[in-house]
Amino acid sequence: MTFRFVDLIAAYAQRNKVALDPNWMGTESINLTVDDSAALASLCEELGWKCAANSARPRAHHFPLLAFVSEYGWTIAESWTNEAQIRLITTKGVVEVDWTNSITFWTVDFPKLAKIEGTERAINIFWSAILKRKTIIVDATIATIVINLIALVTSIYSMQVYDRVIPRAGYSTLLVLTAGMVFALIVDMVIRNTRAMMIDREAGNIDSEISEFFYARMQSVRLDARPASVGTMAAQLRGTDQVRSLMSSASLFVIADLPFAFLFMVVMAWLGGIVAIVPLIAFPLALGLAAMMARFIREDTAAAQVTGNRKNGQLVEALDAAETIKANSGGWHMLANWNRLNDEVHGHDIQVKRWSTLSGSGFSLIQQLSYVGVVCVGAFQVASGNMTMGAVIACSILSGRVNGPLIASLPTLIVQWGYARSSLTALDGILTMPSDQPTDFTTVRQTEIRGSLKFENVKFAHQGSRHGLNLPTLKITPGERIGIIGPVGSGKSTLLKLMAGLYASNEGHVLLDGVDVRQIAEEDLRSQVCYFPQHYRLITGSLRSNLNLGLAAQDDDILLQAASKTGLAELVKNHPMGLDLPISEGGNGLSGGQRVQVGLTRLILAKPKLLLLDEPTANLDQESEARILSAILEAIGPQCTLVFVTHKLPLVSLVNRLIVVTNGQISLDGPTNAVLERLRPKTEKTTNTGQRIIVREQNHV
Ligand SMILES: Nc1ncnc2c1ncn2[C@@H]1O[C@H](COP(=O)(O)OP(=O)(O)OP(=O)(O)O)[C@@H](O)[C@H]1O
Repeated sequence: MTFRFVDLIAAYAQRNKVALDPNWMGTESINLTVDDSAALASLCEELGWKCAANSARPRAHHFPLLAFVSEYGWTIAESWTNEAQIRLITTKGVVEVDWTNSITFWTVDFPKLAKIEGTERAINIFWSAILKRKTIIVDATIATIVINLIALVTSIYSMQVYDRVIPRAGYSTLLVLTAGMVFALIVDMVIRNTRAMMIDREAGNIDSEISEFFYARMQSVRLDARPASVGTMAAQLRGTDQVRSLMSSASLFVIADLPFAFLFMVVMAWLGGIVAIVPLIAFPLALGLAAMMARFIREDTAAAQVTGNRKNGQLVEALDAAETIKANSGGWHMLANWNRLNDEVHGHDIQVKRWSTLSGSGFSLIQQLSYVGVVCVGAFQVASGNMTMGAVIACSILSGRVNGPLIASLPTLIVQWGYARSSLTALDGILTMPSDQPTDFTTVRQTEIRGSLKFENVKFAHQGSRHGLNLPTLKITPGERIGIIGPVGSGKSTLLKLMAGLYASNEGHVLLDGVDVRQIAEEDLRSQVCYFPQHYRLITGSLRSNLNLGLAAQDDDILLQAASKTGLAELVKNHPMGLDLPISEGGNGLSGGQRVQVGLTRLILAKPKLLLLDEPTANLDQESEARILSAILEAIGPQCTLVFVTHKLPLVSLVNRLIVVTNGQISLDGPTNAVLERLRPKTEKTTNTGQRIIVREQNHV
C-alpha cells in the first residue's frame, strides 16, 4: 500500500503548516501508487500549485520533502537522521533509508492560504487579508497623493490671490484661478468618495474572509479546550468587527497622510523660511501627545473589553438558562451580577472617554497655537521683508494641513486602536486553543473504519482539575456491544468523548483501528463514528435539516422510514408542515423526548461503524426506549461497534459486555452477567442448619 495522493499532499501541507482549500480533495480519484512524477506535476499545475523536483542531496533546512521510494511508494522525507540516512514517513510507519541520488525529492509550493493553528497571530491574519489586495492599496495611495496635492494647490491659490491678484486688481486672472480651484475641489470630493467606497467594498470582502477564518477556527477548537463561558467566547470572536472597523476606518488614512506633513513643512520652509519652525515643533508634540494618550487609554480599553465580554457571557447565560433561573427565583442574583458588570464596564468607559476628550482638546490647543505661531512669526518675516502677505496666508493654511488630519482623527483612532488591541489579544487566545486536528499530527484518511478501539496508558483530566480518567488499557473489538455504568460523575461521558476523539488524552493514545483517533481525517471520523451526547441539541432550521445534519440529503421516504422506527413519524404526521416543521434554537418547541427521537433517527440514517451513546433514552418512556433501541440495533447491523452509557440497568440486557467506571478508573470489565453478578450487594444469612453464608441480592438501578 502507498500513500494516496490526497493523504500525501494533506500530510505534506500540514507539516508545512498550510491549510488547504477543502475543494482540492476533488482529485481524490487519482492514486499515485507508482512513481508517476509526471502525474504529480500535472496535478499540481491543474490545482495552481508549483512543484519542483530535485535529485541533489537535500540540505537540512529543505525538509520536509516528498519522495518516491520503490519499497514504500510515495513518502514524506522528514529529515536527515545521520550523514547517510533519511527519515521517511511511510504508510508502514517511520523508517530510515540510505540516501542515494536515485531518490528524487519533490517540493510543492502551495498558494499562501491561511496558515493553521500554532504560531499564527490574529494581527497577521488581518494584515495578510489586507496585503492580498495590493491594487486597492495602490489605488488608495494614489488617491491620497492627489488629495494632498490639491491641498497644496489651495494654499498656493491663496498666496497668488493675495500677492498678485489683489495688488494688481487682476480680476480675470482671479476668475481663471478660482475656476481651476473649484474644479480641483470637485475632483478632491470625487476622489475622496471613490476612495471611501473602494475601501468600504474591500472592507466587506476582508470582513467575510476574516470572519470565516475565525468562525471555522472557533468550530475546530477541541471540546475539552473550550472556555467555560460560551457567551464570553462569542464576544471574543466579535472582536474581529472592532479590528476590521479600525483597519478599514477612514481615520486610518491619517497614517497615509503623515508623510505629506513633511512635504507641507518643506513647502512652508520654501515659502516662509523660519516659519517652518512652528510645525516642526507642533507636529512632534501632537505625535508625542497621541502616543502618551494611547498608553494611558490602553489599560482601560483592555479592562472594558474583558468585562464587556463577560457581560455578554452573562447575558447569554441568562437567556439560555431562563427556565432554571425563573423556577429557582434566581432573577435577582443574575440581575445583581449584571449590574455589577455593567458598572464595571461603565467605569472603564468613562475613563476612556475622559482621556479621549482630554486628547481632543490637547490636539485642538496644539493646532490653534500652531496657527497663532505661524501668523506671529510670519508677521515678523513680512516686517523684515522676507515674506509676502500671501505666503503668510499660504503657510497658515499649510500648518492646518500638517496637524489637521491628526487632530481630526487621532482621538477616535487612539480609542479604536485601544479596543482593537485588546480584541486582538482575545483573538490570539482563540488561535492558541488546541484544535481537533493538531498540526503536529499527520492526517490519515480512513474511509473504511471497522470500529476497533484500544486505549494505551490513557490519562485525561479537565482543565484545572486534579482528578480525571486513568485507563492503562482497554480493548474493544469490532461489532462488540458494550454498556458503561457507574456512579454519577465517575467519568463515563468523558470516556465516551475520548473514544469519539472529541477529547484529547493528556497522556497515552486512543487508537481507532490502530490509528490515533486524532490523526484520522475529520470527515472520515465524523461520518463513521457517531457520538450521541447526553443533552442532544437541535439546530435552528427545519426537522428535515436536523435529520440530514452532516449527512448527504436523503429522500423524504427514507427520512420517514427511519422516523417511523423511532416514533418520530407521529410528530411528522401530526404537524401541518411535516418534515418542514420549523425548529428553533436548541430545539425549543419540541419536547425533550422528541428531540432525542430526532437525534436517534439521524443516527439510523447515518449508519455509523462505531456508535457511542450517552444515556440516549434518559428522556424516553419505557415503550419508546425499547422500540428505539431495537430499531437502532437493527439499523446499525452486527458489524457496528456499540458503546452506550446508561443508568438504567434493564438496558444492559442489550449488551454482552459491561464496563463499570468508578472514580475515573475501570473497576470492572467483563461479560454482562458476570459483571452484574459481581455487582450484586452481598448479605450474610444463616441457613436452617445454622451455617452463616454470604448471598448476593438483586441489582437495583
Ligand atoms: N467541562 C468540564 N470541566 C471540568 N470538569 C468537568 C467537565 N465535565 C465534567 N467534568 C468533571 O469530570 C468528571 C467526570 O464527568 P463525566 O461527565 O464524565 O461523569 P459521568 O460519569 O458521565 O457523570 P453522569 O453520570 O452524571 O453523567 C466529573 O467529576 C465532572 O465534575
